[in-house]
Amino acid sequence: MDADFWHARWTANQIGFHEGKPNVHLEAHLDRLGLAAGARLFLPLCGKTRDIGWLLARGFRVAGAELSPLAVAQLFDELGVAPEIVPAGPLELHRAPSLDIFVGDIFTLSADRLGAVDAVYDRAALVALPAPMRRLYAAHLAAMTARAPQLLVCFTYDQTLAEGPPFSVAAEEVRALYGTAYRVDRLDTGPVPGGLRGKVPAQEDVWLLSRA
Ligand SMILES: C[S@@+](CC[C@H](N)C(=O)[O-])C[C@H]1O[C@@H](n2cnc3c(N)ncnc32)[C@H](O)[C@@H]1O
Repeated sequence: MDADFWHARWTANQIGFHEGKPNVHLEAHLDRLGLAAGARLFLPLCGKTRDIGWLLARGFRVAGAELSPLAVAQLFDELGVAPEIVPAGPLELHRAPSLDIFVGDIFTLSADRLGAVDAVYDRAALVALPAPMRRLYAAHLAAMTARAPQLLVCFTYDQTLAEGPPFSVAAEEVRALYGTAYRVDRLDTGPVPGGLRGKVPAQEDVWLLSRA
């Protein structure tokens, strides 16, 4: 998936991945990250997820990375906040109190620019990328966040029945991508109600990655 693919999706408002409410797995498992009040979470490939508002309302600080300026404009609109926009190397930083969204390609975001984070929450980010990019992404994410603990939500399904994104990322792949840098524990697994895109049987797995 290249940048044009995602820009076209946002321009055409083809954003079936966007949930109109906070993610149920985030609500159920956030406490497993063991975060202190005011902790800073990083949401890679964040879109305009409602999870950001939900985390801010709970007193957390949030950083995100998102390719689409349209998505980020909608995010701030829906939060009812006007961002300050400043250059950040190859990216732009759109910021507001407790919120930093880096607009541009996550692969050009460095640890220095991101700043320290206490945890990562990946919903529909790893699974948005094709296999060769997933390897680069997982290594970049671990390095950029100094292996901060991570809550990761993945889909698994028969990849011959549908094309990604979202791609199927099975347990073996999660362990191969993250098993040397983290302790990897599956917290939850269950069927996607109605299947993927309402037709392909699929399962959702929730993973906790902790510093090994
Ligand atoms: C499947 S969506 C998930 C969005 C969000 N995590 C959610 O749960 O609604 C993937 C998002 O990643 C963004 N994206 C794709 N490639 C990216 C990249 N290289 N850097 C930053 N964002 C990217 C897309 O624009 C899209 O908004």
